[in-house]
Amino acid sequence: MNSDALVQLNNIVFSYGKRPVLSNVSLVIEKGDFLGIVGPNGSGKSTLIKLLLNLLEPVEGQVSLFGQSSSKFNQWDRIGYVSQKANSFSSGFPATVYEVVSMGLYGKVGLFRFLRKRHKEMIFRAVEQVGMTDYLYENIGELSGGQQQRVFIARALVSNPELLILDEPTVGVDAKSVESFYGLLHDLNTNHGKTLLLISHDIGAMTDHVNKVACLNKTIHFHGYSSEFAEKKDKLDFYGHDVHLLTHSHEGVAHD
Ligand SMILES: Nc1ncnc2c1ncn2[C@@H]1O[C@H](COP(=O)(O)OP(=O)(O)OP(=O)(O)O)[C@@H](O)[C@H]1O
Repeated sequence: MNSDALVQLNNIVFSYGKRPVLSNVSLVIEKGDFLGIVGPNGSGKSTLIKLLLNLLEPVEGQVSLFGQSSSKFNQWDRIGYVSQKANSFSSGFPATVYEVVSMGLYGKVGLFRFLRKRHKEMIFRAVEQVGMTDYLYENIGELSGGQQQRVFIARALVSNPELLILDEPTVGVDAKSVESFYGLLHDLNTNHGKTLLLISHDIGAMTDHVNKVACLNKTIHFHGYSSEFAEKKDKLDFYGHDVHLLTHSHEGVAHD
């Protein structure tokens, strides 16, 4: 067991009925990592997250969270999760940023119970961490997609988790907001000590911003530092198809 591992997957096999989805997936997320998992549509990314959150059980293999088997793990406050469909509020949605972020505490304080001063401070801190303090009492539905995304991150951060999981967080967010969004994640990782796991089907943008990359297509085809990924990405197909050769030996000619 790796003592720095917040998450460890060992030889995971998973199928939906007879449909095999994941085979022999092993993956480690260490404290301080900013890991991106990339894979094409249908490659098993969401399934992997569900296994990690103990919403599904592997057919074979083990998932451990903070050194404990996921089936026994119950400290869910240590993990924050922002789902793919988080930012779909219509402009009429009647909740302020403060209220949406406070929802992240209901597991702790119980729905409709009074928020204590300590809880209010936790909400202010989370909103500040994502740079949305000026919008605290604005209606969530009136914010831009990028701003809404920040609010959902604050909701996931409010219980002060050590690991934050974000599923396709930049879908529907414009290019300028995507850049500042990665700036926010970098800040959370380096200045607030958050370990981050980012899921995306976009192999381009995300791999430039994370520290480590894992390529998933039913199994892991690459798992390493993003610098190593950048070096190799033109030579290898990380989704497990045929490797692109740089030289055609039968012609004796090298191609770039
Ligand atoms: N509940 C389910 N029952 C049966 N098959 C499923 C179920 N959920 C997903 N699948 C199948 O499992 C495979 C992996 O799906 P999954 O949602 O994990 O992929 P993904 O990488 O997250 O895809 P996307 O990028 O499109 O969201 C797909 O072939 C999908 O059709």
